[in-house]
Amino acid sequence: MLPAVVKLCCGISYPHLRSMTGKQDDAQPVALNHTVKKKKKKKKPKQRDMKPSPTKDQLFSSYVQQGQDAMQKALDMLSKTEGWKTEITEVIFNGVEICSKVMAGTRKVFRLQVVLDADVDELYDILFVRVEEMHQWNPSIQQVKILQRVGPETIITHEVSAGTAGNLIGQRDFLSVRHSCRQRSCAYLGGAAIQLESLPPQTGFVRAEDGPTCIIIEALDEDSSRSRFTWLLNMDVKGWLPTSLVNQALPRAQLDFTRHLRRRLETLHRPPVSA
Ligand SMILES: CC(C)CCC[C@@H](C)[C@H]1CC[C@H]2[C@@H]3CC=C4C[C@@H](O)CC[C@]4(C)[C@H]3CC[C@]12C
Repeated sequence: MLPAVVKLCCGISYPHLRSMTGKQDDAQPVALNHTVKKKKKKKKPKQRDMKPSPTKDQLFSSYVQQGQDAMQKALDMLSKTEGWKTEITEVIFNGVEICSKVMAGTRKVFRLQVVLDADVDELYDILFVRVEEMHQWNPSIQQVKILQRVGPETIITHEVSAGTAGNLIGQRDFLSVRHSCRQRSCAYLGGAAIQLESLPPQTGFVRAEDGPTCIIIEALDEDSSRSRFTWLLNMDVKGWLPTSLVNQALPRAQLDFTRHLRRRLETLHRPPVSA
């Protein structure tokens, strides 16, 4: 059985994890200051005002729905070809291309495209199946934790970015629904921020929002051992930061991610050193 408060290495606690599974949690609220508030007598809600809490099945299908919707929204953004402006073309890193587009409102989204030396299966495995191992090869990430496996294609994750020197923005945490769709010669990884009563923003952490976002991994027609990787980064980093700084940091973060992913692939493909 899970303890009432699950503490993880990065210092974030998951006090009500069990409530996600529909079970009652018995975690005690923590007093944040020393003033003790008198409890107000709550009026008993009338029978007709009480909403039945969703069943586990209803909750799960709503997560799947949110994941699918996010993926669809992100794919729609990618499919509209007009209005994209080239941000970075890194020839040195074998043709990483980043474009940006200002969406309705003011938010800039970024689209990274690159060809990677890995087949769709391998990338799907690294990026979705083994998502919790991401911090092992990507120093920009402190932790990715699967809070709930909603089904084979949908997970609820909590991610914590690393507040490293290269990261101009500082540490953030994210709560997301991640949905994948695996097809014969391509895979889609969609995601969006969600809110859970069981894991509200924690003191000391700025909760950012990732999504609607999508990664598309497609096998190259001419060589299925290589894949075209397209990533729409659509992030609200929250906090009070100048837009110009955010818009510089985001494509950088994408570039860093790709660099680390390439290094990971190289390590995996390197033949074992014989004695
Ligand atoms: C700029 C600052 C705030 C953030 C820097 C780190 C960013 C780039 C990190 C933090 C969490 C990361 C995400 C964590 C989990 C997943 C799910 C996986 O299936 C695809 C990659 C994806 C979507 C990661 C993409 C990169 C990511 C968004």
